[in-house]
Amino acid sequence: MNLKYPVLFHKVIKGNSYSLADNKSGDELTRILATGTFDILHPGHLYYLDQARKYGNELYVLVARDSTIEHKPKPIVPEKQRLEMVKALKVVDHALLGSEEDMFKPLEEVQPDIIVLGHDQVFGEKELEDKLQKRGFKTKVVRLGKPRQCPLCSSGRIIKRILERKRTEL
Ligand SMILES: Cc1cc2nc3c(=O)[nH]c(=O)nc-3n(C[C@H](O)[C@H](O)[C@H](O)COP(=O)(O)O)c2cc1C
Ligand SMILES: Nc1ncnc2c1ncn2[C@@H]1O[C@H](COP(=O)(O)OP(=O)(O)OP(=O)(O)O)[C@@H](O)[C@H]1O
Repeated sequence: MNLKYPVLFHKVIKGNSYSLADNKSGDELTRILATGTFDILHPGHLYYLDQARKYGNELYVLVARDSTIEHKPKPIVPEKQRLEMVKALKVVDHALLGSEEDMFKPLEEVQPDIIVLGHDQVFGEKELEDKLQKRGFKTKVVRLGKPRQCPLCSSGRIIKRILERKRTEL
């Protein structure tokens, strides 16, 4: 068991009081799942994972497959390398690649208590929670608020900056 980060025992989520004590007895692990592409790592990713970790005491991170990313340009970094980098982060206890066919399949192995969505992730909390329930999971879904602001706290912006720099060098 990795207890590098303290458990946040009481968290207010969008006006609702949500206590881990409602969920678990004192010494049990609360397993958190965070997800994303994590193309080119930056402090916004660290902030997201740190915030997600505070909802429990064991953080799983699911890394999106190259083939499933369709809502934005395909990542520059291949999936195995993205996974290797996420796994190496201190805040992460376990990291895994997602499924190419069924986004709920990896959850059978992970069995998360809480899924923490980032501020801009495309899924709706309620819709996701309902789908999870239909698939037999009792997982709660929470969404984080404000993002970490910094000029290059976005993989897309890093790539844009590189392209601009290279263009001016030509
Ligand atoms: C509960 C959940 C399960 C997911 N499972 C998978 C999966 O099995 N395979 C996959 O490629 N992406 C999966 N995703 C999607 C990605 O990990 C990621 O959240 C999505 O591509 C949006 O990425 P972004 O926030 O990095 O833009 C899942 C997302 C959620 C919320
Ligand atoms: N600046 C940030 N602050 C807080 N969370 C962030 C920030 N950037 C990304 N995240 C979160 O990290 C997770 C993975 O994000 P993702 O891999 O899409 O990175 P990204 O930098 O937002 O990518 P892109 O720029 O291509 O949209 C998501 O849950 C996302 O909300």
